[in-house]
Amino acid sequence: MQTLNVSLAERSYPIHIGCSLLANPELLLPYLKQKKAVVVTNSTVAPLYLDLLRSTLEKIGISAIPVVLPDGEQYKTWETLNLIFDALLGAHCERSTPLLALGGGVIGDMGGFAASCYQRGMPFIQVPTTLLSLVDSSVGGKTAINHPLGKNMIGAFYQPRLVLADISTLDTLPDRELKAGLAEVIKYGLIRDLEFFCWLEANIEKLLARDKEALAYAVHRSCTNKAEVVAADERETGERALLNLGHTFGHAIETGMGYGEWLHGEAVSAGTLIAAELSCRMGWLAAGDVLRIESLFLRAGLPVHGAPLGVERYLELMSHDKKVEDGRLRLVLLKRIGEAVLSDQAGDAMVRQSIEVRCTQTGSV
Ligand SMILES: NC(=O)c1ccc[n+]([C@@H]2O[C@H](COP(=O)([O-])OP(=O)(O)OC[C@H]3O[C@@H](n4cnc5c(N)ncnc54)[C@H](O)[C@@H]3O)[C@@H](O)[C@H]2O)c1
Ligand SMILES: O=C(O)C(=O)C[C@@H](O)[C@H](O)[C@H](O)COP(=O)(O)O
Ligand SMILES: [Zn+2]
Repeated sequence: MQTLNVSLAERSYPIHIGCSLLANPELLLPYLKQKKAVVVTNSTVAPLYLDLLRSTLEKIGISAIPVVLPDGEQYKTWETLNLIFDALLGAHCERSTPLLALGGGVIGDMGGFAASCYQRGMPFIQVPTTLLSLVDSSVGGKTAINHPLGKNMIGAFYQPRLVLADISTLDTLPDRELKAGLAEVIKYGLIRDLEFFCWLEANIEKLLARDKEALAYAVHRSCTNKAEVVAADERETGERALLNLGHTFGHAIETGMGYGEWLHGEAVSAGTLIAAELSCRMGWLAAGDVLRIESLFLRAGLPVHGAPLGVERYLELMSHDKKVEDGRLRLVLLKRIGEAVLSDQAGDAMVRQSIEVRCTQTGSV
């Protein structure tokens, strides 16, 4: 097992990365002071890992209160959030009762948001079980639900006390979900870690083949990058916005197509290629590097063309992006592979052209 630290003064916390961590009560013991703990999960993950986590908790004298939600991005809503609050109240949970989120990013984002609100904040632990949640969503404290007009529009920054990143859970993850997680892994290479991007070019097939050593390395390196960015800019007043590479376009695809149609990682993949296209038109990224990026996403089995929503619809959806400031769209673009910038300098025409070029061919998943 390896441990990283997210350094945030009194809100600092460890990320434990390794195999079979869900079976290890010692890792949870320091964070659980009560006789009960809530485990928020979903109907797919519960049959796979709830009993294991429950018996680990029992070994340290803690009884689990399971809250099993319906599975899917389309359930990342107020209604589902209320199911969590109903369960917390029904079980007489207190402000100090810990809440564990066992699942992918949807469960982590909703569980974290519920923990941030219930009695104005209860202790929260992330137990990610998808590649995407291991490398990205479990770290950094962004929690949210979706709105019909935009992704993650209602939420809070709320840091977990612990991230238990058990790589063994990836054994049961469907291939499509594994590939989607790779989009966020590649993102770190693109925005700030050229050496990691090169490593991914050399090792992407190992990751697809679920080589444990390669997966552990990719999770560790991704979390190192994310922890550094979050420690420097917890609330996204600057550098953290770079973690949004491809997301302004990607979120438009997810919302425009209907939540759950495109997986988040798939939409981020296509969105990253639109951002790369635009970065090239800005005179920053070399045309050869756009092809190099496209080639890696293709090898990862990810889409490199967006959904054909039409430029106007993209722009309308993108106007709700959280990086919009004083009505002005700000986009994460690439100066080169390994260096991203947040810019409001892309002209309307170039943005339109980049969407058109990347979203008129058959962008489908
Ligand atoms: N908070 C953040 O910083 C952040 C970062 C990135 C993404 N996100 C959010 O995360 C969500 C995407 O997360 P995701 O890709 O993990 O999707 P997800 O949570 O929907 O999980 C993907 C699917 O895999 C299933 N699953 C989970 N673990 C499994 C396992 N071990 N074995 C078999 N099946 C398993 C789930 O039930 C689901 O069907 C999006 O809502 C996105 O907005 C948040
Ligand atoms: O942690 C961050 O910061 C990120 O931007 C990570 C993204 O991968 C993630 O999808 C995030 O939820 C998007 O943030 P949002 O603020 O655009 O909703
Ligand atoms: Zn993301």
